[in-house]
Amino acid sequence: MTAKILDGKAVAAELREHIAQRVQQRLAQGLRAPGLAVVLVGQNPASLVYVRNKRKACEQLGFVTKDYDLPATTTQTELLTILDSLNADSNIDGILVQLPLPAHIDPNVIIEHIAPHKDVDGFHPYNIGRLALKMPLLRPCTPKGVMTLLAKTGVELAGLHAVVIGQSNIVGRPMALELLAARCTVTICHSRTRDLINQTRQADVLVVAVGQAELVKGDWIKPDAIVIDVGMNRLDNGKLVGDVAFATCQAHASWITPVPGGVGPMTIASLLENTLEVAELSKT
Ligand SMILES: NC(=O)C1=CN([C@@H]2O[C@H](COP(=O)(O)OP(=O)(O)OC[C@H]3O[C@@H](n4cnc5c(N)ncnc54)[C@H](OP(=O)(O)O)[C@@H]3O)[C@@H](O)[C@H]2O)C=CC1
Ligand SMILES: Nc1nc(=O)c2c([nH]1)NC[C@@H]1CN(c3ccc(C(=O)N[C@@H](CCC(=O)O)C(=O)O)cc3)C=[N+]21
Ligand SMILES: [Mg+2]
Repeated sequence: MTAKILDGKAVAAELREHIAQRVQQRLAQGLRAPGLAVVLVGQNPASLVYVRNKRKACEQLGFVTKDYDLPATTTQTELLTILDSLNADSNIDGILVQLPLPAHIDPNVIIEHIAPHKDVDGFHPYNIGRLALKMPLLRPCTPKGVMTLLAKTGVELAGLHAVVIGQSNIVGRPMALELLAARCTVTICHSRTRDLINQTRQADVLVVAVGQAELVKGDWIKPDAIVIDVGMNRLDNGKLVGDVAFATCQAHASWITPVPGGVGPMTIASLLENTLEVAELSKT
């Protein structure tokens, strides 16, 4: 068995094409382009890649973007003031504050200060709560992108055993909530999980979001499982690898996502989709 590739790059390109058409329809109707504000504080290298890819995609689709590149010394109060003005700006549909933030800024305070209806990351407790209650509004982009990829397999998810490794607020937890909403039986694993291999070997769907290069090996995989690799790890030689040892896992799985070109491009496509959805709710 050699797993088929779940080509996030291709699926994301399809999604972007569809979004671009909806933007053009808006413009033809005299409506404004969707507006996304991206706030970057300091110079986290992983964030720089993400911000660069986002800005490129926004330009390509005709979104209006407002970029803040703030120094690492920016205070929490200054950031809150910027959010006040973006919350009130009727040309801005979506607000994204890049994480991680410098240590002197409390990310929970910042996230809670974003108007929930502009929270296109889906990180505000209101949006996470809506997802937990099976009435999602703005859904976190990475898990949403993973669900779009899973739909592309054509495999019925209801009843499958899904195992998520990682319980972060931005990936693991909302991922588990999405899979539960799709009526999977869900197991969440983390750094204190005992006998991790015994868990992964029972996974029909395995989602790995840990941040450890090639942690998951071929013999961890249940035959014919769907394997989703969220991890992005930069090796010393400059190569980008996931949390899954791709070649050996591909030999056991039915579907697998590559890194790069898997989940990453889907995260960005989901962000654009969320921003467009907010714009489509407004009357201007
Ligand atoms: N492709 C994309 O769009 C995105 C990719 N990423 C990537 O995904 C990865 C995870 O990101 P994020 O969720 O923010 O990371 P965090 O560091 O916030 O969370 C990592 C999680 O993995 C768990 N963990 C760590 N080591 C192990 C281990 N050896 N065994 C089992 N569990 C372990 C931690 O457990 P505990 O809770 O016990 O500490 C924690 O729950 C990173 O590589 C990141 O770069 C992130 C966002 C988007
Ligand atoms: N508020 C906030 N929201 C986020 O969603 C968020 C964040 N902060 N901080 C950082 C992480 C990381 N993340 C990535 C998403 C896509 C790629 C991406 O485009 N990856 C491509 C290219 C990678 C490359 O070429 O280096 C790929 O995997 O193929 C990368 C990283 C979003 N995050
Ligand atoms: Mg990827």
